[in-house]
Amino acid sequence: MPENTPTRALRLGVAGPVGTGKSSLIATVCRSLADELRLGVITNDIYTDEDARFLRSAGVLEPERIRAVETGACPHTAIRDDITTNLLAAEDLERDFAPLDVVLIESGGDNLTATFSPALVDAQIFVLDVAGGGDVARKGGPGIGRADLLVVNKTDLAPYVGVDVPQMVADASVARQGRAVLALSRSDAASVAELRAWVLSVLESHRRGTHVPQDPGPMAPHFHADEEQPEGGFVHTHDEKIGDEHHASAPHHVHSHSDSRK
Ligand SMILES: Nc1nc2c(ncn2[C@@H]2O[C@H](COP(=O)(O)OP(=O)(O)OP(=O)(O)O)[C@@H](O)[C@H]2O)c(=O)[nH]1
Repeated sequence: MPENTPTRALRLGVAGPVGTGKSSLIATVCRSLADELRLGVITNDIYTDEDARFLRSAGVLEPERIRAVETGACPHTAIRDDITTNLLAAEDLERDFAPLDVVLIESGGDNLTATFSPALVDAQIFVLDVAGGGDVARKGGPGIGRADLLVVNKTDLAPYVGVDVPQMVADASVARQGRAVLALSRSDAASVAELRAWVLSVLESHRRGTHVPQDPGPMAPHFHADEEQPEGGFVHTHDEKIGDEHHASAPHHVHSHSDSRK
């Protein structure tokens, strides 16, 4: 490769349950790095572009650098099983604003099991918050166990919800067999500085060519609310093999995995 040829931007996924603070974390990363890095953001929402609008209104980046993907019924499908729309959005963003350093991709608010495909992102952050309860970190699952970074977010709320943050971080570290865990609050400058340093260190290894994208693994079986189902929803699993066939033959928003609907 000729000298000074820019490498592709680092693609960094941010996943986690609804409302744990994914958009806010992305806004925090943008605020702390926008002066020194060229950034872009892609959001995934089921039927709206609400997260993209929130980030544009936060004024952390030029609005054109924030793009929305509408995923249809199952947000995790667009970040794991058929990533075409997200890949195209990332490539468009990188072409339109070349060269970019980092593209942050936010998953749709989802349950505990959603993870990004390593074909879409180079590294991923999984976000929990203290308001979800101190024992969530112990429950494990692919994102909690094997994302590149687990964030225990909104630590400023811990005294109000009776959560022992050091204990929650210790439990998470055990569940993650020592992988990185960060206790974060957007109002705690020291924790924001740690998040910023983590992003910079991953970017540095990406640029050196030493960063290896990890696959946290397929989603565990999980429940989907569906008011047309007799029990108010259904449990389904993502069979990787079926997922591959689906990838080859169907648009990204059609869901065709094995599930327990009768
Ligand atoms: N106290 C406190 N509140 C926070 C923090 N970060 C985010 N929030 C609040 O938590 C709520 C949810 O934050 P979002 O960033 O929208 O969460 P999200 O995970 O992107 O939500 P979805 O996209 O709906 O899944 C908002 O009211 C935020 O203001 C934090 O560090 N401390």
